[in-house]
Amino acid sequence: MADVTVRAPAKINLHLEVLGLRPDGYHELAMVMQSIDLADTLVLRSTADATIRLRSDSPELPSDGTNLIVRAAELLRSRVGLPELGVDITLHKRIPIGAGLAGGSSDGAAALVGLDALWGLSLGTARLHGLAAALGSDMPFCLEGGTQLCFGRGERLEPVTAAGAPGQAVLLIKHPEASVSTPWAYGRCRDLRGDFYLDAEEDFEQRRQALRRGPLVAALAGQGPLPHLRNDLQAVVEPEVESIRAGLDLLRRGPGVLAVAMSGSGPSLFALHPDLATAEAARAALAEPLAALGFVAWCCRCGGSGVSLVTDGSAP
Ligand SMILES: C[C@@](CO)(OP(=O)(O)O)[C@H](O)COP(=O)(O)OP(=O)(O)OC[C@H]1O[C@@H](n2ccc(N)nc2=O)[C@H](O)[C@@H]1O
Ligand SMILES: Nc1ncnc2c1ncn2[C@@H]1O[C@H](COP(=O)(O)OP(=O)(O)O)[C@@H](O)[C@H]1O
Repeated sequence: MADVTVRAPAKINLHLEVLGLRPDGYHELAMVMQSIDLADTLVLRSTADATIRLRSDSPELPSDGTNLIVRAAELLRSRVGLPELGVDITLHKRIPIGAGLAGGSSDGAAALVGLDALWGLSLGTARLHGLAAALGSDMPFCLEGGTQLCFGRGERLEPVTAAGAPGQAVLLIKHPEASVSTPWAYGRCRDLRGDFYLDAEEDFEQRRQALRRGPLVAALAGQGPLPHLRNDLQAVVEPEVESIRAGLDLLRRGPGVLAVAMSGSGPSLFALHPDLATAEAARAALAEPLAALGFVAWCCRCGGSGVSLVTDGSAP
C-alpha cells in the first residue's frame, strides 16, 4: 500500500474540573476540550521486516518504545495478533512537548488511525477508542477532536455543538524553559484540594450536569457571553511557576481577548479571540513583552476535528 499521512492536532482545555479520586488512582474529571490547528504530521510506510521504526525531526524526543507512537503501534499489532506486520514512521513535530497540548497523545492517536488504514485492519471506532484509552486518558479525545465534554479519566466523550462559539482562534504561548509534570500537578492538586474532593457517583454526575447545562456550553453554542475559564490545575501550578503568572497577565492585556487560561497541566497558556485576525493583532501588540520574557507564540484556529488522514497531499 502507498504511504499513509496523518495529521495529529493539538488540544486546549476550555474547562478542567477535578471532581475527586477514582478507585484506579486516577482523578475523576469534568472537562471541555477543543482541537486547535497546531498539528504534528506522521507519514507511515509498510515494511515486510516485522519491525516498528520511528524517525522524528525532534531531537528532544526519544524514538524508542517510550514514544507514544511506538507504544500505540506495538499495542495495536499485539491486539490484532499479527506480529509479522512492520512499519517505518516519520514524525514531523510541531506541537511543543509536555506542554499541556496532548502532543504525545495526539501522535499516538494518529499512529492508531494511520496503521489501521496502512495495514487494512478496519478496526472501527469502538476498538480504536479502546486502544486509545489504554494508552492515555487524553488519547480518545485526540481521535475524535473538535469540541467535546470529557468525563471519567478524560476518555468518556460527549460532543458539544460549537456552531456559535465566540472564541474561534487562540493566541497560544509557551516558555521554552518551563515544564510541568502532569503526575506532579495532579498530586499537588490532591495535596491542596483533596479535602474538598467529591467521592459519590451521584455527586460526580451532578457536576457533569452542571457543566452540560452551564454557561460555557451555552456560550459555545452562541447563547450568551463566555464565562471565566476554569482550570483546577492552573490554580495549583500558577503559584509555583513565575513565567505562567507573567504569561497570563500578558495575554489578558491583548486587544480583543475574550478569555485566558492555562491548557491542561501546563505550561502552555492561551487567550481566546473571536477570529484569527484578532489573535494575530494581539500577538503583534504583545510581540515586544512576549519576546522580552522569552515566550514562543502561535496563532491557531479552533478546529472541528481530531486526527485525520491526509489524502490531498496538503500536510507539509
Ligand atoms: C492534564 C490533562 C488534561 O487534559 O492533559 P495534559 O495537560 O497532560 O495535556 C490530562 O488529564 C492528562 O492526560 P494524559 O496525559 O493522557 O494522562 P495519562 O497519561 O493518562 O496519566 C498521566 C498521569 O496523570 C495523572 N492523571 C491523569 C488523568 C487523570 N484523569 N487523573 C490523573 O490523576 C496520573 O498521575 C497519571 O499517572
Ligand atoms: N510522540 C510524542 N510527542 C510528544 N510527547 C511524547 C511523545 N511520545 C511520548 N511522549 C512523552 O509524553 C509526555 C507528553 O505527553 P503529551 O500527551 O504531549 O502531554 P502534554 O499534553 O503535557 O503535552 C512527555 O513526557 C513526552 O516525553
